[in-house]
Amino acid sequence: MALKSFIEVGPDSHFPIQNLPFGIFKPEPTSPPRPGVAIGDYVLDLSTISVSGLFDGPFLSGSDCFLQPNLNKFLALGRPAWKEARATLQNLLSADEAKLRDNPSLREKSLVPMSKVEMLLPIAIGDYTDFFSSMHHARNCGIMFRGPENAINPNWFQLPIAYHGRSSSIVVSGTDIIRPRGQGHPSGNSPPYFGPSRKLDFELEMAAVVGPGNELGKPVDVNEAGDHIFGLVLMNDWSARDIQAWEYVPLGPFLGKSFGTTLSPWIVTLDALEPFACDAPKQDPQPLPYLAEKISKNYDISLEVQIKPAGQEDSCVVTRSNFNHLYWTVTQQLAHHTINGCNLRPGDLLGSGTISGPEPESYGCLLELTWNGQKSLSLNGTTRKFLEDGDEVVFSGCSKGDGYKVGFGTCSGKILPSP
Ligand SMILES: O=C(O)/C=C/C(=O)CC(=O)CC(=O)O
Ligand SMILES: [Ca+2]
Ligand SMILES: [Mg+2]
Repeated sequence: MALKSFIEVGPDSHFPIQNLPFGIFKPEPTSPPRPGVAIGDYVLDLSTISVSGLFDGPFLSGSDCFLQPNLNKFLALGRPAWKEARATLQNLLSADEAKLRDNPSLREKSLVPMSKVEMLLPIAIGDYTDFFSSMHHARNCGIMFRGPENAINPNWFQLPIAYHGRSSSIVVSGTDIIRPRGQGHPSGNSPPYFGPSRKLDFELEMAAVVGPGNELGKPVDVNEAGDHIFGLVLMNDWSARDIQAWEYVPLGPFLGKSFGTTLSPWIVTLDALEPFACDAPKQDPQPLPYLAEKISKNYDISLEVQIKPAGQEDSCVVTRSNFNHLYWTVTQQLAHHTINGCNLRPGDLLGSGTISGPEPESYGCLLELTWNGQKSLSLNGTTRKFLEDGDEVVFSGCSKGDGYKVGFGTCSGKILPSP
């Protein structure tokens, strides 16, 4: 018999009892932020469950990790504590368990309708790194920025390329994004362009949330890297292509990226995603031994991007992709990140890179979908080359099980004009 909750959850919900993603929410605008898990159309308040003494396993009883305004303390406890929390919550929410089901006052205190809550960033993010792990994206960007002869540099096949991103401008889904101003390529002998970006884009990504982390000077073995990843979120790495193309030589992305990055509020755990694990693509050439994994895993997560122009009722799907298109795995990314001794800390974020598939309908950003503005995309009667003011970009993602889904909800943001 499939696991079932006493809370009614429809087959299309992203949040059945098989998922139980973690987030941070406020039940009322004035209440302090606290951890919760999503179950159907409700959020279960973990601070209430914790105060009621229901986390009674060896790792969590007596811990104040669910009385915090972010999940960092819980993340630092590591996989045994994460598994214990998941088992405790799956039991508490299951149809056969009376403790919460038959306690109306505890239910009233701990289950809040999702429509009423405000979601916040689930973690305090110390450091954020963005990888470049889709071969299709790397090739397409290479052709556009550097020409077809050297589309993908030989180093790309030997190591997961990345740059250090900016954590201060990471925001939760629903936060507006202000169109950045900056410099673009000069035309002819004139000075560089300066003004609002004319090539504002989204990048369809997911990001891994780091758990315990490692001590400075002590790299994480690639075969143990899975124990350092709590879960995944959806991520939009908003990108100003004109600023990026002019500034990135020779040090890489800077102001074309650092004006905003949006995360979905719910962290779906690797434990919930385990049924959707699949083989990662075969890597050729073979990676060096420190990147060679005994088991090389991806996850089958369908991803979709919609754009809703200002004043329109309906949004329009602009691309469909899948997390399983990535060439480098999250565990290889984490092992590579630490191989020089660099320490990762609880709540650090590792962006996957833009998740483009092989087909043009699966490209993960407008740069690729419109081939740097050479083509237009049609959206219910209007067209786009890059994003316009008022456009709302909505990502969604989920894995499909037998009669249920394990999903991420949405990750959205609306473009406001430059001041
Ligand atoms: O090819 C380039 O020069 C850069 C492409 C990117 O936009 C970098 C990036 O953010 C990584 C990614 O999303 O895959
Ligand atoms: Ca990116
Ligand atoms: Mg960004």
